[in-house]
Order: sequence, then C-alpha cells, then structure tokens
Amino acid sequence: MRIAVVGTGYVGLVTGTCLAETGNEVVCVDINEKKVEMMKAGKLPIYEPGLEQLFHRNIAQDRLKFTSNLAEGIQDAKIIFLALPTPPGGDGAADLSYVLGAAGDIAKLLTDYKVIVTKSTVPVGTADKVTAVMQQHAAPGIEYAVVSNPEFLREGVAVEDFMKPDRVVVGTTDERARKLMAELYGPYVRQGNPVIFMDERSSELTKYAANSFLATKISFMNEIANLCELVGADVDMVRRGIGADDRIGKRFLFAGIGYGGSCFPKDVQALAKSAEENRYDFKILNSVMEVNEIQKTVLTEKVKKYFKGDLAGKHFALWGLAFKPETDDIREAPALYIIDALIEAGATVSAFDPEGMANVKAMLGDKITYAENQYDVLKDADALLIVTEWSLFRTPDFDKVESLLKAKVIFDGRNLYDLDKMVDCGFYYNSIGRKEVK
Ligand SMILES: NC(=O)C1=CN([C@@H]2O[C@H](COP(=O)(O)OP(=O)(O)OC[C@H]3O[C@@H](n4cnc5c(N)ncnc54)[C@H](O)[C@@H]3O)[C@@H](O)[C@H]2O)C=CC1
Ligand SMILES: O=C(O)[C@H]1O[C@H](OP(=O)(O)OP(=O)(O)OC[C@H]2O[C@@H](n3ccc(=O)[nH]c3=O)[C@H](O)[C@@H]2O)[C@H](O)[C@@H](O)[C@@H]1O
Repeated sequence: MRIAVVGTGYVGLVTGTCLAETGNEVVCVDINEKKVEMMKAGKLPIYEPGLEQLFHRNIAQDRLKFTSNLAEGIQDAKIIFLALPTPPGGDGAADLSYVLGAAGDIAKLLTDYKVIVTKSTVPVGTADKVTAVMQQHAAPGIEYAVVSNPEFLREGVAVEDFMKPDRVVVGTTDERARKLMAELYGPYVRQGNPVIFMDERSSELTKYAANSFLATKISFMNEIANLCELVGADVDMVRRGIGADDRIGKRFLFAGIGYGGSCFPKDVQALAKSAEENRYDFKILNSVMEVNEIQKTVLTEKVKKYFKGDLAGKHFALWGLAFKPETDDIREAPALYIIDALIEAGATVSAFDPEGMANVKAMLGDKITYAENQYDVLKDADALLIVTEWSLFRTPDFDKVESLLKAKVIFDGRNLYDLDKMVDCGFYYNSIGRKEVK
C-alpha cells in the first residue's frame, strides 16, 4: 500500500520505516529540511536501537523516501499518518496547532479518497476537530476519512514494539477506512494481539488512559519507596512480592527518580486538563503529578543531607542523562532537574551518557562538563550519582570507581546494585526505597 507519514520524529520515522519493512511504499514528510536532507543522505536523525538496519534496507529497496514537500509526499498515498508534535500549551492542554495545521494543508491538496490517520497523542474530540478543518479546506465532493490510531511504542524498543505490538487500537466509524487499516496492520498483529476497532473518542481516550495508568503505577511505587525508607523495608522486595500477583503484574513497578520523557509528563497533564474542561476533578492524576514533582528532587535531597546542606565547591559525576536507557532523548529527563538543583546549590557537574550527551550539550552548553567514558567522568568527584540505568553502569569495576572518586560515595537513583555487594566494597551507598549502606 502507498503510505505517507507526516512528521518524522521518534514516532513518524519508526512508523514509516516499519511500514516499509512489510512491503508498503512509504514517503516520510517533514517540515525540517535539514532533517530531510540528512535522511536522504542515509543518516538517521535519532538514536533508536534496530532502526538503522531497517532504514537502510528499505531505502535501498526504494520503499522508503523522504521529502519536505507535502504535496509530493501525499499525492499517491492511500493512507496519510500524522505523527506530529502535541506539546503542552500554556495551560497544560495538548497544543493541536501542528495536527490541525497539517490537516488543513492536506485537505487543500486532496483529489481522491484518502484516510487521514492521527497517530499523535491527541485529546478526545480531536477527530471531530480534524474533520471540521478538513471540511473547511477540502474541495466540495472530495471524500476522506479521519481515523484515530494512537501509538503505544516505547523509545529504546520502538522497532520491536511497532513490529510486534501488544495491540493496535483503531478508532473509526468509516467502513472503507476500517478495511484499509485492517489490511495495513495484518502483518503486525499476532494471535491474541489484535487490532481493536472502536469509535474515535474511545480510541483517543485509550491512549491517555494507558499512559496515565502507567504513570500512576510509577508514582505509587515511588511513594511505597519513600515509605520503605521510613519503616526500614526494601522496595525491591515489595516490588517482587506484589509483582508475582498476576492482577498487579511485574512490569512498571520500578521506583526511581520520577518518570520523564516526552510523553508521560505531558499526557498525564493533558488528561487532567481535559477532565477539568469537562468539569471532572480527576483526583488521582493530580496526585500522580504532585508525587512525580517531589520524586525528581529525592536524589539531590539525599546528596544535600549527606553533605549537611553545603554543596558549595563540591563536584559531582553523573552516570546517565537520557530520560531512560537506549535513547538519546532528554526531554523531561530527571537528569536535567538534578543538574539544575546541584548547580543552584553551588556545585559543579560532569556527566557521561552513551547517547544523550549531544542533546544535553545543545541545551546546556558548558554549564556542565562532558566525559569520554564512564570512568573519566569520576575524576575528582565528591560523589557519583546514577541517573539513567544504561546496561554498562550495571557491573562497573568498583576498584576503578574507588580509585577515581575523591570519596567512596554513590547515590543511585535506579537501584542498580546489590546492597550486600556495596557493603563488601565499602562504599557509602544511598539508593531509592532501600537501606542506606554506610
Ligand atoms: N516519542 C514517543 O515515544 C511517542 C510519542 N507519541 C506521540 O507522537 C507524537 C509525535 O511525537 P514524537 O515523534 O516524539 O515527536 P518529535 O518531536 O520527535 O517529531 C515530530 C516531527 O514533526 C515534524 N514537524 C513539525 N511540524 C510539521 C509539519 N507541519 N509538517 C511536517 N513535519 C512537521 C518535526 O520537524 C519533527 O521531526 C506526539 O503526539 C507524541 O505524544 C506517541 C507514542 C510514543
Ligand atoms: O506515549 C508515549 O510516548 C510512550 O510513553 C511511554 O514510553 P517512553 O516514554 O518511551 O518510556 P517508558 O519506558 O514508558 O518510561 C517512561 C518513564 O518512566 C520511568 N519508569 C518506567 C518504568 C518503571 O517501572 N519506573 C519508571 O520510573 C522511566 O525511567 C521513564 O522516565 C509508554 O511506555 C509508551 O507505551 C508510550 O507509547
């Protein structure tokens, strides 16, 4: 099938590439000409494991193309995906200007029946708004369908999530569009992992409900962790104890330094706003956000307590900047809050992250220093702070760590190490929701 994907960020580029992988002919359209030139030259603008191989293969086989010209991009497409940003507006509600702007531009170009699919995360009622914009701009008599098809992929495992989704949700009441979407997703859905068809509004809300539920799970576990520290329990034990119950499930129960990324923070806020607009006080969501704000400060509070409130002139090494491992994405990364708090308290910071450093450099410049590897960053630091759980931080050479740090002090926001091991190594080790090792 011929497909156009408008917006080639983390979602659009993965969607376009993975749709090409099953034989579709895909044109990716982006307004950013530099990005388009880069992709035309065979270079990926983002780091996403497994994407590069598929990207090159589909370009070589002429199934994946790039353009900054919308008319050229959509002219032969049967289905047009909108994978555009929906950032928070000033009031926390999702800013729909990218989606509605593109819908209007597309409507003006339509000459035959096409399916316009919103893949961006958008509030309930957006399909109606997209339809209204299209009606305003499309030539009389032109037929089209507006479909909601939220994306559930996670960064870092995006290709795997797209190729083998737990489910695909499609919101449409248009029979022709339903058939096309079923045909398109046929190769991706396995037994038991269906395409779930529903109306547009339920589909739009499903996306926010999923992200908000997961964020709730995380905030809940972070509160359990905080309580564990007060009562002398271990959050990892509690996690294993409750996760063994199928009704709760093992996943997404890891306490840490608050959820970050481009989606959970904005989507929880947008759902709360959407509830408020409908005069519904979504109490749980407000608490989820409040807990997350506090959790982002937990690691630096531990550092301040250890150094008796005086961080002036102290130097800290950070392992990890990206909001999670296996990505270069630093949007709403807890590391950024930690850096700010340390600098504000008069400390200096050096960091190492396998993929996130270029993006942080572009944002913070020389506010912090950047190291070549995980050991160089430790030189002359008063303590190590573990911020992102990249695999290479899981089994470090502790002798080397000891020899480079000024003192044997580790604050771990991701609970990477066994407490007994840290006792054996003789480190001061303070993690989340577990006993302090002195
Ligand atoms: N990042 C993620 O893991 C996930 C994101 N989402 C949702 O998908 C949507 C997109 O997110 P990301 O891919 O992360 O965004 P992104 O910011 O990485 O990419 C958006 C792309 O759209 C381009 N763009 C902006 N205006 C345009 C226009 N008028 N025409 C063509 N291209 C244009 C930008 O240049 C950029 O390349 C958001 O609604 C997000 O909430 C959903 C699931 C997962
Ligand atoms: O809408 C989106 O953009 C996506 O948002 C999340 O994906 P993503 O943000 O890529 O990453 P997650 O793995 O969900 O992690 C989000 C944040 O939660 C934190 N987290 C996750 C899991 C956990 O147990 N504990 C925890 O603190 C992570 O460190 C990270 O900061 C969802 O998992 C995806 O299903 C969704 O498509």
